[in-house]
Formats: sequence, structure tokens, C-alpha cells
Amino acid sequence: MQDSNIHDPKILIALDFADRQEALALVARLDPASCRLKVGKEMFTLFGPEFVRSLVDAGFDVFLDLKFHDIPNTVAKAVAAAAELGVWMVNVHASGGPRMMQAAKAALQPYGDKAPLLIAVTVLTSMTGEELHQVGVLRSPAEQVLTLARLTRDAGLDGVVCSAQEASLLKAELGPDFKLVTPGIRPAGSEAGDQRRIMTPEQALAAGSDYLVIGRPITQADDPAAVLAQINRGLAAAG
Ligand SMILES: O=C(O)c1cc(=O)[nH]c(=O)n1[C@@H]1O[C@H](COP(=O)(O)O)[C@@H](O)[C@H]1O
Repeated sequence: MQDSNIHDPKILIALDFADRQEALALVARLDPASCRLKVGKEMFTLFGPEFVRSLVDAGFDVFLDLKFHDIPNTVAKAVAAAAELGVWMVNVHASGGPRMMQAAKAALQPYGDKAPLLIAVTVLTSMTGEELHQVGVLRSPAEQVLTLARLTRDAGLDGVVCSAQEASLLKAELGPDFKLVTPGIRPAGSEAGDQRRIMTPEQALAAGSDYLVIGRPITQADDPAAVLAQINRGLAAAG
């Protein structure tokens, strides 16, 4: 059976490996038509822009997940540097505020159609309401996600990172075109680990997630390609 999402793969595999060869062995078994790849802080810090370029050159859409959060000028320059790498998506923290997000957006303007999608992290999927309180945010996770997502939309960005638990609320409030990228995806029976606001792939898709970020349930499996294929089949059947 062919995946129905073959032209727009929904799964973004989080390549969180300390060993480059281990990551490349996995990538060699993947098809850019079946998944996209996410490079985050661990692999970028270890292996740098060359590693990202090698994945882009291999034909993969790459989400560079460095969650930029700094003064507007610094974030704008960092986002432009990401565009130079040819990545498909890049992110900032929405809590950096509207001026920071607008500066990031403006920095991508010269890239036109070649600009990566620019999205903003709302409330990390590892956080609970109690932890938000501990850092001085007295709203519930859903209320805080919606507040930050509105700021993100108003700053002209393409979407947000949120948990799938907030996806239906955000789709209803912000419309179908505003992209929702949801980590914290756990197929039934898999370990939550440090994630807290989780959903299964099928639940996330039904709730309105556009892209599902999945790391350990795929990368730590005995047969990652088989697990990816199984999740893609589940999504095709559910969608
Ligand atoms: O921006 C992200 O990708 C991200 C945001 C968030 O709120 N939660 C979150 O888990 N992530 C990333 O998504 C990936 C999830 O990996 P697993 O928990 O192994 O599936 C990790 O690489 C995280 O850095």
C-alpha cells in the first residue's frame, strides 16, 4: 500500500544521536518521500552545518530545530543563516516576543519562495501546568499555547510547535492554514520518557496536527524503518 501522505510526509523524524554514523545508518534506510528529518541541538552542536547540508543534499526536507530565543537582531541573523543551509523549516521561541518574531520573518524575505517555513515554539511538550506555574506562568498550558500562537500568527509566521493536545483548539481559533507541528507523539504502548503532553499519531492527526515530530519511538526501535512504515500506514488509514 502506498502512503497517502507520500507527497507531503507528515512524520518528522527527530535525529537525536550522539553518534553520527548511527544517525547516517538510519538515514540510509529512509526515503525522503516517507518522512522528513529534524536536526536539533545535540547533533547540530556535535556535527554542525555540514551535517545539515549533507541531509539536504541527500534530498531530505530538514527541520532545523535550534529554537532560537535572543534579541531580535541576533535571531534574525541566525534564521537567515539557517536559510543559507537550505533547510525546509526553522524555529524560534514565541516567548521571545512579537518584535523578535517579526525580525526573524523579515530576515527571510530576501529568500522568497526558497525561504524555510518559520514556526515558533509555544509551550514545550515536556511541560505540565504545574511546571508552567513554577516559571511564573499562571495560565493553563492550553491557554498559554493559544496566547503565544496568536502572537505568532500576528507576527506573520507560518505556524507553531505545540502538543497535539492543543491542536484542535488552535485549528478552530487560528484556521486551517496555520501549521501545527506536534512533538510528544507516542504510539500506543511506547514509553513517554520526559514527554508529558502526549498523543498517539492517529489521535494527533485527527486533532489537526499538520506534522508529527517523532524521535525515540522510531530511532530507538530495533527496526526504525519498519516502525516508520507502520506509523505511516496507520496515518493513511486514519486520514
Ligand atoms: O521543537 C521541537 O521539535 C520540540 C518542541 C517541544 O515542545 N517538544 C519536543 O519534544 N521537541 C523536540 O521533539 C523531539 C521529540 O523527540 P522524542 O521525545 O524522542 O519523540 C526532540 O528532538 C525535542 O527536542
